[in-house]
Amino acid sequence: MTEIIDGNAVASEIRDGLTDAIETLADVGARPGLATVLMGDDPASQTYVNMKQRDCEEVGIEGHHVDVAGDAPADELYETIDDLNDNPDVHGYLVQDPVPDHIDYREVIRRIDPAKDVDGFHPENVGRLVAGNARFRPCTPHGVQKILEAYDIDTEGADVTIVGRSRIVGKPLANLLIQKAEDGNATVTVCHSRTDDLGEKTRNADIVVAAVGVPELIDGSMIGDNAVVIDVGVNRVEADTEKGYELVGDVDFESANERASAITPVPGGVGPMTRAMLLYNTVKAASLQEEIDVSLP
Ligand SMILES: Nc1nc2c(c(=O)[nH]1)N[C@@H](CN(C=O)c1ccc(C(=O)N[C@@H](CCC(=O)O)C(=O)O)cc1)CN2
Repeated sequence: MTEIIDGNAVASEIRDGLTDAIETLADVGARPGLATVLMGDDPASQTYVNMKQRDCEEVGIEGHHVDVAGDAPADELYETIDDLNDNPDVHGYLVQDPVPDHIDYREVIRRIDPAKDVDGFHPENVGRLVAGNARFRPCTPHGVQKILEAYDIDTEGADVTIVGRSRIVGKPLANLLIQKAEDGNATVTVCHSRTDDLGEKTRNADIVVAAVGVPELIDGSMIGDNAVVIDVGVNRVEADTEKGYELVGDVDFESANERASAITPVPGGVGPMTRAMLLYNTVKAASLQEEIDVSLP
């Protein structure tokens, strides 16, 4: 029987596990603060920032939010970033991706104070991660690692195929999984749009991570018997529903489910973990800035 991985349950355990750290910080009068910045009105991004703000409220993190008009000049966004860098109540913040076309997201990231970069996207934090000394692991890759850990899925010596080479998921996850750490030691293949015979690479993997943003690209014929399937994709596909769309992953769940030993659903798989690990990074940022040791889940 295929195990359906419950990302909501693992995320809830992470949130519960942050309570002690948040109380330890409160004892010295420090309340972790997270700011979200949304430029433009992308509907999916609006949903994600709203969810992030709700998560903050639930665990006792102070949420701040800044909306920047989609047609505002880059300087307006940079001013917001400068303000957040200077705001002592904000221990961490993020600029929701994607940004409008006239904005260079790399330049935006470079302006974020690396100590407040709870997405882990700043070049300094990327360098630390690659060097095996991460300050903030990016939220989705860290969430994937926590899911594997929660379900006792050992990466030691495992062949992992990651489909997708994004800055947010594919590259950092590959880096983390090859490291000598407890939740690493895997042999990783990273596939992308120019990969020849993708099915061969995914079929030979013990763990397949789909993070490519193409709805249902990976089907059951591309999954080896008893492989673990981690679906990072959250794609909105037009459908005759109340909202006018439905959420589907990068994996064709029905057919992959027939081959896999364990699989993450969409929704309710990796998505909630991305949000939980953002709270984790925020608490870690607060603990580093306030110089208070806390224990993290
Ligand atoms: N600055 C960032 N931008 C983006 C990131 C990121 O980590 N930092 N990742 C993605 C989007 N993302 C986080 O912001 C994200 C994606 C999905 C979910 C989530 O909870 N999904 C739910 C379904 C939500 C829904 O109803 O639409 C699920 O899968 O169950 C949270 C965060 C790109 N941008």
